[in-house]
Amino acid sequence: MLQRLAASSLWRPAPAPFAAVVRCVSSGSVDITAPLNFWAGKRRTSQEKCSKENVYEPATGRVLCHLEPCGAAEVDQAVKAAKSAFDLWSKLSGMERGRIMIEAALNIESRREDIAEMEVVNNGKSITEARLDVDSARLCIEYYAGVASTLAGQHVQLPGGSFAYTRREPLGVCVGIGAWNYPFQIAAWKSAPALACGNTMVFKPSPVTPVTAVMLAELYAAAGAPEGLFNVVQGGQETGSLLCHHPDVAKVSFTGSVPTGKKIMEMASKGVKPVTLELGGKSPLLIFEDSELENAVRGALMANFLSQGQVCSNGTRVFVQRSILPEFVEEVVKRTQAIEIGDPLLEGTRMGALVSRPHLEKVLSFVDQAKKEGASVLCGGEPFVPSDPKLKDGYYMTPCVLGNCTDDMTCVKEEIFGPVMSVLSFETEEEVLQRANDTTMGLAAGVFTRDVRRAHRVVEHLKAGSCFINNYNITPVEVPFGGFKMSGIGRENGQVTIEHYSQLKTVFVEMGDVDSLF
Ligand SMILES: NC(=O)c1ccc[n+]([C@@H]2O[C@H](COP(=O)([O-])OP(=O)(O)OC[C@H]3O[C@@H](n4cnc5c(N)ncnc54)[C@H](O)[C@@H]3O)[C@@H](O)[C@H]2O)c1
Ligand SMILES: C[N+](C)(C)CCCC=O
Repeated sequence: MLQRLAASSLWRPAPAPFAAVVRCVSSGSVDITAPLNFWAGKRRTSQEKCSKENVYEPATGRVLCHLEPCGAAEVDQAVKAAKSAFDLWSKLSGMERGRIMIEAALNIESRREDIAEMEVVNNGKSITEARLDVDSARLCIEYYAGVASTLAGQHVQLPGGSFAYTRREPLGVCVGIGAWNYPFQIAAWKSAPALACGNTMVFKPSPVTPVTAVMLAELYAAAGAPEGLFNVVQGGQETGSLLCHHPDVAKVSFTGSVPTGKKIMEMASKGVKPVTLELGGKSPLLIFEDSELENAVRGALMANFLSQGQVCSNGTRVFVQRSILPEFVEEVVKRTQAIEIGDPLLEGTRMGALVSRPHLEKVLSFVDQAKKEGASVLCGGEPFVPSDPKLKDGYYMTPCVLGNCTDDMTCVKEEIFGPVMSVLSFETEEEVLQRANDTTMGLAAGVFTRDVRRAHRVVEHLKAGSCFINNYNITPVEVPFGGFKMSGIGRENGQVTIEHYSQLKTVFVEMGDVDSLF
């Protein structure tokens, strides 16, 4: 198969990964000078005359690198590269595509630490979490490498020996647009199913976290992918909008906020392009009095404080049955106060820096608003300055638990996207279900109970795309993930995602004569 690739003008020997990244990995000492765009097999500098934007290191507030947003000409070059690679890639068998994807997964495994460190430096999350994100990206590529060879149609018998069959065919050039909270993982979760189905991709990371998607591009290239298979263009909404409107783009897969998701859908509608939308949430976590308290407390922490609380699926509305509220709150507060905040590259750190200064300020203002509306701050919710002087300008805050919350408060209604847990109490199952579902979003939901009947009855009534029983925020890549209501359209991960990255062709085969009415 590699011989077939080599015979094509698309194939070139893979570039050495990360050649121009100069780093010495400790917070405050990394400078990224390599170009961050990548198309047709190489890193590219933007030729656009527009001003460069600063990209910051959240742990220190230092400038890490400069973003060069791509304009129309560059977006066009990236799409052309992807279109040209499509001619080759879509003709390979699933086994052949899968082999290259497995190689890419192995490359990720061997560069796990480098990628995780760059994710930390650009995003601010702890190294412990960043490693798990890299693992999830690798597993996703491995999973879809296996799925690639299973893509198949159906054979349908028709009268007189005639028959029909279906073929699952790729869509063409797919666009991926990512959020800043899981930069590398989002790029993998989008590209893996797209590539497995025979599509190619142009990916635009968030301008806040441009660093690691281009590493993924290099790792695919190093695995023997044809030039143009996975491309990265940098930029913000203008670049994203150019991608959505591009006539050679067949599909847009977006992860981000609800307001941007609506715009993406509107832009895609102009070209009648299918969309996958992974949007925001305000998910409920229901803790019944018969829960195993230790697990319920762990679940609530996992539902709120991963990635500094910047997780779409977070269960930020924690409904606790009144009879166990005091003991639950006492334990949650004690463990929240014990979370080690600080340098995200240190092994002991469990909470790093929020992604940007404006975002930190926004999250802190939600805490202020909650106080004004009558919530009580049970712990945290303050800016935090680590003792290490090099971290003094980083974007840290203490994780916060809000008590005395009511359903009408802003902190309970709006997505905060930071380490802020709102605790509410309830009396009955019927009441909590009504309150849990009283939101325009429906990404995730969780329930803790020892009663197996109640657990399944409750999830049947929860209006959310991903429901957890006695756990929270686990996302194995074999399992579909996505939202109900305004939290999105389509799914990522699992078998079903194949349907979102392919189209079905039906072929009718006549074995007799044409039975004409004319
Ligand atoms: N459901 C999920 O899987 C999931 C996962 C992660 C994050 N999110 C959501 O993402 C949000 C946080 O991320 P964010 O602040 O980066 O979101 P955002 O909507 O501001 O930006 C997301 C991406 O869209 C791009 N963009 C912005 N305007 C655009 C436009 N007009 N046209 C094309 N592209 C445009 C941005 O540059 C960025 O790459 C939260 O609401 C969170 O819940 C959802
Ligand atoms: C934190 N998880 C479980 C990896 C979910 C990531 C997807 C959303 O931000």
